[in-house]
Amino acid sequence: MNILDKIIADKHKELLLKKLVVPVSQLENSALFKRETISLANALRESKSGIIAEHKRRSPSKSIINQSLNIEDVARGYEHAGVSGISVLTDGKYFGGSLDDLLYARAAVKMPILRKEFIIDEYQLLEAKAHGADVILLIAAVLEREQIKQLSEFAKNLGLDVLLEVHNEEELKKSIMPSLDMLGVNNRNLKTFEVSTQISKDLSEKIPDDFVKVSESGISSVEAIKELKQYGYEGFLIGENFMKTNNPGENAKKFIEELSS
Ligand SMILES: O=C(O)c1ccccc1NCC(=O)[C@H](O)[C@H](O)COP(=O)(O)O
Repeated sequence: MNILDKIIADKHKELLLKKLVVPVSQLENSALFKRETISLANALRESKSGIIAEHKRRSPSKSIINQSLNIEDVARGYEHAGVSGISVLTDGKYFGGSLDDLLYARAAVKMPILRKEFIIDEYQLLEAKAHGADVILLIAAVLEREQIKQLSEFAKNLGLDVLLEVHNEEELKKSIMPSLDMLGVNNRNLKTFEVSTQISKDLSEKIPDDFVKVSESGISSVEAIKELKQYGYEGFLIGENFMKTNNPGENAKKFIEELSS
């Protein structure tokens, strides 16, 4: 079983328990559930940096990245740096994240927040809304077209933006539909962990112009972003490169200054 299959098998088990402990009515009655969301797609279209900076403690490919920071400080640092949005990993077992991380990040900043999770069920979209997210991620590698349609339409009805992630042409072809806002190309093959921005370049012209193009993972240089911009990318998801330092916000600030110089 590859890592992605393991993560999804665990999500199914986790969801069974969660649904018993926190009923849908509790999520729908939370104060944040009524909050008006902020569009990441709009922020990316308007923004100069286009950086979506991620809070990432550890990962299956890199093990521990940074476990010693306070998420509110990280989120505020990113906002101060001029990022266009913040990504918060909420998976506990593989990434060391939680829904509380989402709440703390929401309390700290006013900008769009992506719930970075392995979404397979509408319940997780209700959780995202109830914990202050503005955007959700759907991963084409683990969803059928019908599931992508059902989940993305459900998310749109909740006022959430949808970022659909692909890693090859087949996933892209099966996924294109009007209920998506952003199409993300993951430069990391989630089955082998190989990373190359070449896949973003190769798929760029196959992504219809109606979607904001996002290049995800393995980005560590300003030059890589300048190059990807030539291929029409407006969003750049960066985790490890910022999180491996003691001050991710300061690091993101220098990165963005260099990008705009
Ligand atoms: O990062 C991993 O090792 C990983 C493994 C399996 C599934 C997902 C994984 N990462 C999630 C992400 O998509 C990244 O955290 C995100 O794109 C940022 O990537 P990076 O800038 O390379 O930290």
